[in-house]
Amino acid sequence: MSEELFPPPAVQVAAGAVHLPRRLAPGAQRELLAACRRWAVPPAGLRTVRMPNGSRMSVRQVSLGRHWYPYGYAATVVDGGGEPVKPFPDWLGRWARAAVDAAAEVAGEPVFGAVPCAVEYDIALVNFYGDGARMGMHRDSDERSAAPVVSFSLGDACVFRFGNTEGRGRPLGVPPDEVWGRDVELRSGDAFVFGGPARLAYHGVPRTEPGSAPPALGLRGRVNVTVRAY
Ligand SMILES: O=C(O)CCC(=O)C(=O)O
Ligand SMILES: [Fe+2]
Repeated sequence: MSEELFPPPAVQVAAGAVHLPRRLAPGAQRELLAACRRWAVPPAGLRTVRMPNGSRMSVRQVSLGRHWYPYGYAATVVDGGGEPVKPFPDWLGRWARAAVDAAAEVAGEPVFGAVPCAVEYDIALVNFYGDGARMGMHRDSDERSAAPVVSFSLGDACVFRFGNTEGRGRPLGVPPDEVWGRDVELRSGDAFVFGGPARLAYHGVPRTEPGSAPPALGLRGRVNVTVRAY
């Protein structure tokens, strides 16, 4: 990936959904990646998620704070070895609140609630995308809290598709060859905040761009950390 002089500006892609390009400086990216590598180690480390229909997610995952399984949260790895989930670190909550404040400034209206953000973030899902991994359109709807979700991306770029709250499919009347929803390129260091009217919007990752990670990061593939309040 070529070095850029300036990142693109932050943009609200839909009401309540804000892309913050290169939110994390290279040092913060390395710090988060080092933490992800520690979290990936057993017990309660990186795992392949089995869906209720027997299929497996192509993305491998680690939970912090509470263990996510399809479809709920538990204190232990209930669909694996039963170990207690790793704790959610306070610093990650601070990073998330700061990103919400930055997003609120871009939105220009109080779509995310109190400013400064006072959400007590307590869970995170860490997703590892190898070459060819993807994530289907879904909503993050297993949390009881309506607090905004904050995602941080590391490594390979990806296409992040942000749809609407109505359904995961192509809306009626949109021809099959037409892009629907908003496709946003998420690159290493980017944050994406979705809350308020966008909190329950469908979203997914149709593809990553293997080999596009910044060489200095030393990561093959893509890592995404979504910070949430339970
Ligand atoms: O990888 C991403 O950018 C999105 C991840 C996601 O949607 C999720 O973990 O629920
Ligand atoms: Fe999600």
